[in-house]
Amino acid sequence: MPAQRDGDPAPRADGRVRSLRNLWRLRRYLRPYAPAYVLLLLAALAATGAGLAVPLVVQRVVDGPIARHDPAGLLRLGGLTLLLGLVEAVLIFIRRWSQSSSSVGMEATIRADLYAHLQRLPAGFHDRWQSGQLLSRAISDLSVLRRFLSFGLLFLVLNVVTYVAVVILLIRLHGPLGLLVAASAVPLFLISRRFGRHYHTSSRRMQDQQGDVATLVEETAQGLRTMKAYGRGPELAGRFAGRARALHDTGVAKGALLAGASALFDLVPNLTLGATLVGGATLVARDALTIGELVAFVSLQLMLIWPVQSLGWIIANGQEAATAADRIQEVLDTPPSIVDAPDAVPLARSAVRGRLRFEGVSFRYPGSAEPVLRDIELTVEPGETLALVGATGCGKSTLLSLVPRLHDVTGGRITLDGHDLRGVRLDALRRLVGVAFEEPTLFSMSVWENLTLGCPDATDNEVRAALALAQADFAYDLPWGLATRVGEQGLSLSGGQRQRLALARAVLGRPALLVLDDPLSALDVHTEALVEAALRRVLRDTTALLVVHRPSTVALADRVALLDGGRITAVGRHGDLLATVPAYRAVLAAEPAPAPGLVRS
Ligand SMILES: Nc1ncnc2c1ncn2[C@@H]1O[C@H](COP(=O)(O)OP(=O)(O)OP(=O)(O)O)[C@@H](O)[C@H]1O
Repeated sequence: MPAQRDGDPAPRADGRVRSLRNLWRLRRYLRPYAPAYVLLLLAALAATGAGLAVPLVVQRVVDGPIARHDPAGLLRLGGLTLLLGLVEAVLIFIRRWSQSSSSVGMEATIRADLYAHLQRLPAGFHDRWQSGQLLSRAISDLSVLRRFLSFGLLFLVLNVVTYVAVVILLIRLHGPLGLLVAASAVPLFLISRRFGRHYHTSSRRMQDQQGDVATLVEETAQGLRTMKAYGRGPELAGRFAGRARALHDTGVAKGALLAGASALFDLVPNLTLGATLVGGATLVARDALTIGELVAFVSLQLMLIWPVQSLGWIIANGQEAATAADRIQEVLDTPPSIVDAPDAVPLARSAVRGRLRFEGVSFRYPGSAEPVLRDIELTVEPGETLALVGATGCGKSTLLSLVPRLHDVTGGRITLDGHDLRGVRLDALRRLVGVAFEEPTLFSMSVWENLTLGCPDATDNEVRAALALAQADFAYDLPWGLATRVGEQGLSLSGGQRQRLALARAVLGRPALLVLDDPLSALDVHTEALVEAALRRVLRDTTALLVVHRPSTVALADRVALLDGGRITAVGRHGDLLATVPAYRAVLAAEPAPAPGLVRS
C-alpha cells in the first residue's frame, strides 16, 4: 500500500469481485503443477468414493448377513470394508504428499516473480510504498495463498463433490428424505454469502494492518539508535501498541465472524439430521424403509457434517486468499516505468568518451505540484569533474539520480556523447555509471560482494586498487578479510568506513561516468586529504559529477555549478565564483545569503 494510504483502507463495493478476479488471474502459476493437481484431485475423489462406499456396505451387512445370521457373508463384507479403509488411507497419503510439494513450489515461483518485479520498479515506486507493506505481501500474503492452494481450494472442490454425491445417494435411498437434506443447501448458501461479504472486508483490513505493524517494526529496528538517543522509546511503544491493538481488534472481530458462521454451519446439518432421524424412524415403523437403509442414510448424512462444518473455514481461507491475491497484484500490476526503449542501444565502455549534457532538463517528483529542477543547461566535458553546490534541499541529489536513470527527466533530455540516456540500454548505462550516494548503503553480504555489486567479474587487483584509492584497506584487517559479512546495512562499520567502501564500489571497474554525492563528508581531515589525492588521479580521465558541501572537496572539481531554486544560476571555476558570486560564497562560506537579483545567471 502506498504510504499515503496508511491506516485502514475503505474496501470498495466492487472490492470482492476484483479480489476474486485477481485470485483467478494467478491460475497461470497453477499450470506447471496441473498434472500434480489432477493426480491429487483424482486421489482425493477416489478416497472420498471409498469413504462413501463404506455406509453402503454397512447397509448390506445389516440387511444381509446380520439379518440372515450368515457369518461367511459377514466376513466377506467385513473384509471389503477393511479394504476400502486401506485404499482410502493410501489415497489420502498420495493426495497430501503431492499437495504440499505443488503449493510450496507455486508459492516460491510467485515470490520470485514479485521480488524480480520489485527490482524492476523505479525508485519513485519505492519512495511511495512503505517497506513493511511490501514485506507483508512477500511473506504473509503468499503464505495465505499457499494455504488456500494446498487446502482451501482442494477442499472446496472436494466438499462440493461430496455434498452433491451424498445428496444423490440419499435421494436414491429415499426420495423425500433425500430432498429434505438437499433443501438444507438453501440456508447454507445464504449464510455463506453473507459471511463471505463481511469476512472479505475484515480480512483486507487485517492484512493491511499487518503491513503497518511490519513497517513500524522495521523502522524501529533501523532507527533504534536515534530513538534511544532521543528517549522516544515510550512514545514509539505507544504508537506500536496502538497499531498492534487495531490489528488485535480486527483479528478478534474476524474471529467472531468466523465463530458465528461456524455455529450456523454446525447447526444446519444437525437440525437436518434430527429431522431425517425422526422421519426415518417413522418410515421404518411403517415398513416404508428398512433398518439397514436408515443406518446407511444416517451414516451417509453424517458424512456431510464435516464438509458443511468446514465451509466457514474454507470461505474464510478463500476470502483471505482473494485479498492476498489483490494485494500481490497491486504490486505486480504496477508497470515498471523506467525500462529499455525498443530501439535502445548497448553503449560499450570503450566507445564512450564521456560528454554529459543536460539539455533543458526539468524534473518533478510524482505527486508533487512544483518541479524540483527547471531548465537545467549544463555540460560536463569528457574527463572533466564538475561539482554541484547549492543550499540544502535545492535538488542536487535529485539531479545526480537522473544520470543512472533512477528517475527519468520530466522535461528536456540528458545525453551521453549525444545519445539520449533513455535510448541507451539500462544495463549498459548502469555499467557505465559508477554511483556513491550520500547514505552509503551496504548489504548484508561479504565486503567482496558489496564491492563487486556493479562489477561482478572484478579481479583481486582491481578490488585492491579500488580499496587503496578509497583509503579502505582496513577491509583486509576485518576478521575474515574481504569475506567478512558486514551487518545489515553495514552497521557494524563506522560511517566513514562505510563511505570509503561505497566509494571503492563506485570507482571499481573504472566507470565512464562517476556520480558521487558528497563522497568525503564522513571522513576526518587526514583521511579526506588522502582520498582526495587518490581520487584526483581517477578523476583525471573520468567524467564526474560531484555533489559537494565543503570547500575542501570543491578543490577536486575543474568547474563548479551553483544550483539555486532548481536552476543552475552560475557555472565557473571555484576561485572565480567565490570572487564574483555572493550566493556561491554564502553557500560555501556560510556568509548570509544575498538578496535575490544579485545572483549571476
Ligand atoms: N522521493 C521524493 N519525493 C518527493 N520529493 C522529494 C523526494 N526526494 C526529495 N524530494 C524533494 O526534492 C527536493 C530536493 O531534494 P534533494 O535531496 O535533491 O536535495 P539536495 O540538494 O540533495 O539536499 P541535501 O543537500 O540536503 O542533500 C527537496 O525539497 C525534497 O523534499
